[in-house]
Amino acid sequence: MNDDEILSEFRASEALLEGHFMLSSGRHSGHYLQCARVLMNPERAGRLAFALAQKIPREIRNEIDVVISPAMGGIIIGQEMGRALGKDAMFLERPDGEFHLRRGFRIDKGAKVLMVEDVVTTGLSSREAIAAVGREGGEVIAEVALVDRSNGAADLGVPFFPLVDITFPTYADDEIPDELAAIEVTKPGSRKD
Ligand SMILES: O=P(O)(O)OC[C@H]1O[C@H](OP(=O)(O)OP(=O)(O)O)[C@H](O)[C@@H]1O
Ligand SMILES: O=C(O)c1cc(=O)[nH]c(=O)[nH]1
Ligand SMILES: [Mg+2]
Repeated sequence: MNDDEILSEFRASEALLEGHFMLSSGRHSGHYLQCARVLMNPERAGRLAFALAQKIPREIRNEIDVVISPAMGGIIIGQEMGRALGKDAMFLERPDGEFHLRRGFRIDKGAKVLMVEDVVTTGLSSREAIAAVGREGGEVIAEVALVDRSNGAADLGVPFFPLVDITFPTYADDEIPDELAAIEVTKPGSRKD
């Protein structure tokens, strides 16, 4: 799939939102990619996961033991990546602020993990999820995401293969342009702090 075909999947699913959003990192943006809308169609979700699997170099793909993703946004694309790669897929949750495996999920010591995200903006959530896998005894060998919003700048500490780069401006609290400040802010994600 080329970038235009991927972007048309986002447009077709009305996943490109405009307004005033507070992102997971606390930064503000006039744009939000609501990946849940892209993934609500199982056929489309499977197609995108298959395309994402092709982005992973073969030598890394062959090493993957298991797929892990951070809830909530990572769950559906993580499951579809598991299907595309023929591996089990688990997810991390943070009901108390720090990511953990719950629900009986566990990984073998030294297991090689593919981290799967829906969106990477600052990379903070990815780095937290990668650290959590280390605490659980695994080793993240690479990450994939549907969208890289960081303009290639996010440093995850592991090789990162996004399906598509879609970079929109983001702003700290004290940098919000007047036209954005005039719009009521919404926080679509589930991070609590
Ligand atoms: O790279 P970052 O700056 O960390 O931003 C990206 C993260 O933000 C969103 O999750 P969010 O915390 O909003 O929760 P959700 O997955 O439950 O929607 C998204 O699913 C990524 O996990
Ligand atoms: O940075 C985020 O929190 C974020 C941005 C975005 O466009 N979509 C999303 O799900 N999260
Ligand atoms: Mg998330």
